[in-house]
Amino acid sequence: MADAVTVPVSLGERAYDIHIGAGVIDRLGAGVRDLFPRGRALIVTDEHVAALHLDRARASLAAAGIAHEAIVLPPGEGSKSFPVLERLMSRLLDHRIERRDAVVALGGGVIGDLAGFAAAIAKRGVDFVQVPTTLLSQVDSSVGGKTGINTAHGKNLVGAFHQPRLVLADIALLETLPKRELLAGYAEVVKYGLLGDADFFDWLEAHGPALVAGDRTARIEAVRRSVTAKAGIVSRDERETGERALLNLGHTFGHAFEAATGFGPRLLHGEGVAIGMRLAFDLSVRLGLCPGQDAVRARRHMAAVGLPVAAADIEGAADLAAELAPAALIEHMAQDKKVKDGKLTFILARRIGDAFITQDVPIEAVDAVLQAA
Ligand SMILES: NC(=O)c1ccc[n+]([C@@H]2O[C@H](COP(=O)([O-])OP(=O)(O)OC[C@H]3O[C@@H](n4cnc5c(N)ncnc54)[C@H](O)[C@@H]3O)[C@@H](O)[C@H]2O)c1
Ligand SMILES: O=C(O)C(=O)C[C@@H](O)[C@H](O)[C@H](O)COP(=O)(O)O
Ligand SMILES: [Zn+2]
Repeated sequence: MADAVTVPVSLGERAYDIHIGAGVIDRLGAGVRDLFPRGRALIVTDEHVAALHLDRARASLAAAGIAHEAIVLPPGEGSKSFPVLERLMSRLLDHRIERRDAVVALGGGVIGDLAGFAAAIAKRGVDFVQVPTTLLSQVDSSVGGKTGINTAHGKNLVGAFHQPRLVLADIALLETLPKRELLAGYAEVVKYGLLGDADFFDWLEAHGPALVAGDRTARIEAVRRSVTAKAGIVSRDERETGERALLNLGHTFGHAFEAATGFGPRLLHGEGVAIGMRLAFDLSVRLGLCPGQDAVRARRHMAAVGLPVAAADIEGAADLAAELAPAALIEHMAQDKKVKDGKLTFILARRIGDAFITQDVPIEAVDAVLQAA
């Protein structure tokens, strides 16, 4: 495991480490033994991940003498819902979860967000460990403590901040991930370059194709740089009272597209974020805040790796004309958690690598970029 690296998240008494590398899943047992002396873990995972990687997680726990059970849920965004949360809570209580047990979220962002939220509310709070198995969850969702579910009103509207005790990002697990899912995660990697690190964006233009093709060194580097950026922001603004909203670049638009397409397989979260980042740059250009060439460059790189960048790229877009109409999308945005005094908040850019937060965006301009998309 020569290439493994560790990134600390500085959060005082709730500080934790992110281990990144091929094979770090084998540290699960020792990690749980060190952090949870009671020696019991409840693994939450989905059917796809269980078939591929659950045995490896169990073996590590068993080798460390950790008693454990596994709860296997349906895959997909639909599981971030009240019915599946209720099912998961029942299973955790059936297993007589105790406060000193470890919940282990083994899966992508859906499992991490759902299991993290279940851990936050079970018996008023049980600690948990993230073992992210998608690129998206390794670079983003496993770090920072945002947990929750979607509701009929919109994306991530019920949840809690609940930090994990440990994150094990095993990049070898990405080798079983479908290409479309990998690309969706790559959108969140691009986000870190666009929002605050122009050098990283340059690096992605040079190394992104190799990363997508499977280069392990490039994957470790991309996960390391992404979570280092996220850890810095989260340690300064854990509860999103300011700077953390930068991590929402592309999400005001993206979440509206996800809601409009029913939180289903037509549009993955990362795909919505890619379209949303393209629109955030278009909006910045329209408002005279950002040079047009930066918007072109951002869009070109995402399209070049195979990400959707326009509403028309969404599967079955032609049948969704009413749902994807600008007025319908703007209506979804009204539920965004960044709304303040009834006003939408946007993350815009002065250039690649320099994003900022603003409420000063005329709705006509938002409508215009959506019409043009
Ligand atoms: N909490 C946060 O800070 C945060 C950040 C970004 C995104 N998110 C959330 O994350 C979710 C998206 O996460 P995601 O993109 O990981 O999706 P996901 O969890 O649905 O996983 C994608 C698919 O890949 C499968 N899978 C997972 N790992 C695999 C592997 N190693 N091999 C083969 N298949 C595998 C899953 O079963 C699923 O079908 C969204 O709900 C989004 O809102 C949260
Ligand atoms: O960690 C954060 O903060 C983020 O905004 C990361 C986003 O990529 C992620 O999709 C997050 O779940 C969005 O949060 P929300 O508060 O807009 O629901
Ligand atoms: Zn996101």
